[in-house]
Amino acid sequence: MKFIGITGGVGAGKSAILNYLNNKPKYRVMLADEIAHELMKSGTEVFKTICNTFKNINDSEIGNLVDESGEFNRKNLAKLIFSSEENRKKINDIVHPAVKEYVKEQFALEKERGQIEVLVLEAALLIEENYDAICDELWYIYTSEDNRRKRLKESRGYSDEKIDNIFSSQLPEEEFIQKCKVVIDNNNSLEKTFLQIEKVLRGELNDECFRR
Ligand SMILES: CC(C)(COP(=O)(O)OP(=O)(O)OC[C@H]1O[C@@H](n2cnc3c(N)ncnc32)[C@H](O)[C@@H]1O)[C@@H](O)C(=O)NCCC(=O)NCCS
Ligand SMILES: Nc1ncnc2c1ncn2[C@@H]1O[C@H](COP(=O)(O)OP(=O)(O)OP(=O)(O)O)[C@@H](O)[C@H]1O
Repeated sequence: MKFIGITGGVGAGKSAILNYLNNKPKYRVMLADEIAHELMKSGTEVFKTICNTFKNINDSEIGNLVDESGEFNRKNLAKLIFSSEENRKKINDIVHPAVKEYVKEQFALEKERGQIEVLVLEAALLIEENYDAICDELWYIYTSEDNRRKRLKESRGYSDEKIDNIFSSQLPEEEFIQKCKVVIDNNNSLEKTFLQIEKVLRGELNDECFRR
């Protein structure tokens, strides 16, 4: 079983690409963000530790971290995570060891079952969390900042301020390119991107999709 880790900046088109891979027989796609959200649900250890860590937060700009339903308020959590490196680090240090443990468990399970040929993990923090130690290959989905900004404004209505905050919370393009063996260019049509992916899966890396 091959284990591929996929990463890229916000709005790079990772979801579309993971959907494509998920439709392939004997592929399983795991999303670190989805796993994180499961582990952050009300009442879990991770939930309690985050609430405890930020119980004294008194910032009228952020608002309540937990809403009436008892779950984290996504909008306010986003403000907390993207507006301060210190807070982001505190949350990541609580959430991501738990995410990694779950991923490792699933990896071991799939290996033992032997029914999957390719296991894929998508994670924004793939490099920061050293997933290179367990993945066979890291892929970077490359889309320029200008294209990502345009797509995020059109599809999600994000403001320039929100986009700037998220961009500055993520690694620079050069570091992604340096750390990932495969670079998939998603600046053009998705059809072109899927063709690159097929080439990569056949082992035909070339200049179009491999920039090192
Ligand atoms: C911060 C939250 C509330 C923002 O939600 P929102 O809907 O506004 O944005 P979205 O989920 O699309 O995230 C925007 C971008 O930021 C990235 N991102 C999310 N969390 C983090 C983080 N802790 N550090 C760096 N980048 C992050 C996402 O991958 C995406 O590229 C949400 O992403 C969240 O709950 N994050 C914590 C869980 C987590 O760490 N997920 C990333 C797993 S690798
Ligand atoms: N090649 C493409 N051409 C045009 N639009 C695209 C292309 N790829 C993705 N998009 C669009 O760009 C937007 C952002 O893509 P997507 O949500 O897949 O990004 P993401 O990398 O998963 O973002 P996040 O980091 O927030 O998880 C979506 O509206 C998607 O439909």
